[in-house]
Amino acid sequence: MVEFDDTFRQHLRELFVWRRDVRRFRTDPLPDGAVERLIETACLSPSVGLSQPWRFVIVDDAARRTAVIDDFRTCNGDALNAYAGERAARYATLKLSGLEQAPGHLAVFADKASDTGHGLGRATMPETTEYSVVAAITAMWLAARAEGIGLGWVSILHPDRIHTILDVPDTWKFIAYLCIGYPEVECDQPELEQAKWEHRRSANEFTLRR
Ligand SMILES: Cc1cc2c(cc1C)N(C[C@H](O)[C@H](O)[C@H](O)COP(=O)(O)O)c1[nH]c(=O)[nH]c(=O)c1N2
Repeated sequence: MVEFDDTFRQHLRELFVWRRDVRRFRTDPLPDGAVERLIETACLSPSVGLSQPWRFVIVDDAARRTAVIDDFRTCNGDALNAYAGERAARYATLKLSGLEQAPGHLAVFADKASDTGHGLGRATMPETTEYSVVAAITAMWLAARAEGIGLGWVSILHPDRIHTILDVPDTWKFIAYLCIGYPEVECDQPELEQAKWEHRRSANEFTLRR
């Protein structure tokens, strides 16, 4: 039996406060096995029916990385064009990926065809497969921060293109492309808040009672 005391709870709260989506990475490499260790932690996450639908692809190949970066540039250009006026000008100033600097690239998929878990919990809500994978990514995000490692989620990508670039099974649904490395700076405020794109709101704005 493990007990968690007030000091631990305080540190855990600090971990949540100081976890960041990181786009600005130092280029020094991660220690050997760091990404594999984060994957092992992610695999402790809850999953619908214990289906463990997460699939991880460590992307080391330079040509594949370049193809992902090219796709990001295309998608980010399209995204910029969808805004107008002052919002477009502000969007243009944002740094929305650390793909070029991050020493680690990790793609995460949900295997929609796996029978692990025997369908439990998924009959009326098949999307719980994807939810399970997101739960694993969140665990990895926090575990990384606890080691001083930053993680940045990139979704400004075409899922079909990522499929082709990484040559993964058709039944895998693309969930996230993660940049992993040491952050240039630590901060307790989201970068999009610093850039005045959006601000964090208080929990009572999102909470109803019925
Ligand atoms: C599903 C999903 C997808 C994305 C993100 C997050 C999540 C959950 N975020 C990061 C997002 O902008 C960030 O989490 C918020 O701005 C809050 O900042 P902190 O994570 O608290 O630092 C993100 N950030 C970014 O720069 N480029 C991106 O493509 C994405 N995509």
